[in-house]
Amino acid sequence: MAENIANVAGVDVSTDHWIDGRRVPSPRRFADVSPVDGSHLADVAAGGKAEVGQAVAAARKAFPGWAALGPKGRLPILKRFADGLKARAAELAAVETMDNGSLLLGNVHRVIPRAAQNIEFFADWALTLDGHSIDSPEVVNHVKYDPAGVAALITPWNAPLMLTTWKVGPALAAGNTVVVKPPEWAPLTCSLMADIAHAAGVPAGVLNVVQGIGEEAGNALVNHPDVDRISFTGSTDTAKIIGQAAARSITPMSAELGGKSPFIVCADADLDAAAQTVAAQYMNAGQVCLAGTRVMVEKSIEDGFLAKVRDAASHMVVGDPRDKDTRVGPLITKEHFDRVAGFVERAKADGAVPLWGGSRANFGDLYFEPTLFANVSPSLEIAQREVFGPVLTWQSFTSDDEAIELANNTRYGLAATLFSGNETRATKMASQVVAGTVWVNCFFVRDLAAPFGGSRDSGIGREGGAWSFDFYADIKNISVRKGSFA
Ligand SMILES: NC(=O)C1=CN([C@@H]2O[C@H](COP(=O)(O)OP(=O)(O)OC[C@H]3O[C@@H](n4cnc5c(N)ncnc54)[C@H](O)[C@@H]3O)[C@@H](O)[C@H]2O)C=CC1
Ligand SMILES: O=C(O)/C=C/C=C(\O)C(=O)O
Repeated sequence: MAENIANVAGVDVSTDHWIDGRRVPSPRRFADVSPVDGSHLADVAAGGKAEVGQAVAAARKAFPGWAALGPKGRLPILKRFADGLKARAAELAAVETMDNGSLLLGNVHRVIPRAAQNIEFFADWALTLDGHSIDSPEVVNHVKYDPAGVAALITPWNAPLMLTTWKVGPALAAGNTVVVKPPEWAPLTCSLMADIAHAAGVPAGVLNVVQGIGEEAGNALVNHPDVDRISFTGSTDTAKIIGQAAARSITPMSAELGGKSPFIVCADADLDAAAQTVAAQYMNAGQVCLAGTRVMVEKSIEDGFLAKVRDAASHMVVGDPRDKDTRVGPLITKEHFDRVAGFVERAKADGAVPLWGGSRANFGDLYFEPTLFANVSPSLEIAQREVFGPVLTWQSFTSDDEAIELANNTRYGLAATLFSGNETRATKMASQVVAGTVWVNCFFVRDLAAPFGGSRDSGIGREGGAWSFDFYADIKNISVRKGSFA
């Protein structure tokens, strides 16, 4: 059967699955529509139990060979994979923007390059895994990182290629084979990723991509009995469902989930930098898990700082994400737009007051105005639940204890941002905030060696550097009695 191809932003993209080194169609398809202009991009294969079964079987068959290569044998293949991502970065960026509405400039300069970095960084790191030993009086403990087997990787639509390679990189570098289930609202760059991996020499069955709807393809994947790891990035509600499947089979699961992160601004901060960074939370229409959506400002500077934020936010141009001046693109779908608008309407009904925004933007059906709510009491829904849109709340504090209490007053714990000019104060506050990452006088600076993940409802476990390998490997201790060999 002929491969199904869509042309998106001038790039040919297969809309079939990638299983065991070849394209596999499904008779059932789902429509992929661009949030940028509502255009129909593709009819994508809707996989289910059968395709997941084929992909897991292929991954299982390929596992011994891939594992046996060892980190050194895998390195050149993974480097070529990263090089392929770099070589096709412009195409990947253009397709990602059409598929999920994220800013083209951001994709070109930051997000797509990060995908290549995700592959090469972990390929290099894997060389350092074995060789660590712990000396004790009777024995020497040799620590080994054995590949775990088949990893199921499930990712969301807001940065599909970057978030998928964040899992594919360490999983493959550790010697596992993988089955990827891309997000149905933006499935295309993961399909290109499969072509690029294949061209780089990643053997058949090592990297498989099953397209489909979460409740069907994703559900079949996490319930498959021959999966050894589940790594999920997405919403907390979905993680609860996947967690039940993982618990039934005692499959280790890593989860990077939603957030409602605090953005604390102290009076002693560089207020211009802080204001610019608050406004940056509107980028990609706030569809960023790490966004600091709860702005908390020290009371003594509240009025002056609000004026600075207002000025900075006025430069957050809403428009076509392909335009270099745009800072706020569309929301991903009508369903998601309605969800965001629902939060905003309920916030107004709850007595929160929009200082700006609060409505559909005058650009297109899926575009929402950058919005800031004041008069927000901490228990309101708008202060508690993740909106995943360009909607911030404004609160003030008079003491550091009050700031920390406000900051920690949600079920989430993904990230926090803190601006202060006083190192002692910032260090103390950073240590008191419940969050997987605290950025001090900066935002979204990522080092792939650092732990990344969320506390509370924002996740299970950490990935990044050694933490990724702690998850994707079966760590073994070979304990050898001293003097027992001649
Ligand atoms: N902590 C982090 O690193 C990040 C977290 N996110 C979070 O992701 C969410 C937005 O992404 P969405 O795609 O809307 O999340 P989602 O949870 O609806 O979907 C994520 C993925 O799970 C799949 N899925 C859905 N139901 C499933 C099921 N029953 N079994 C298996 N798979 C299933 C979907 O098809 C998709 O591929 C937000 O909450 C956001 O904060 C997004 C980016 C990064
Ligand atoms: O840097 C990461 O690993 C995760 C980043 C998350 C996003 O880019 C996002 O949610 O947009």
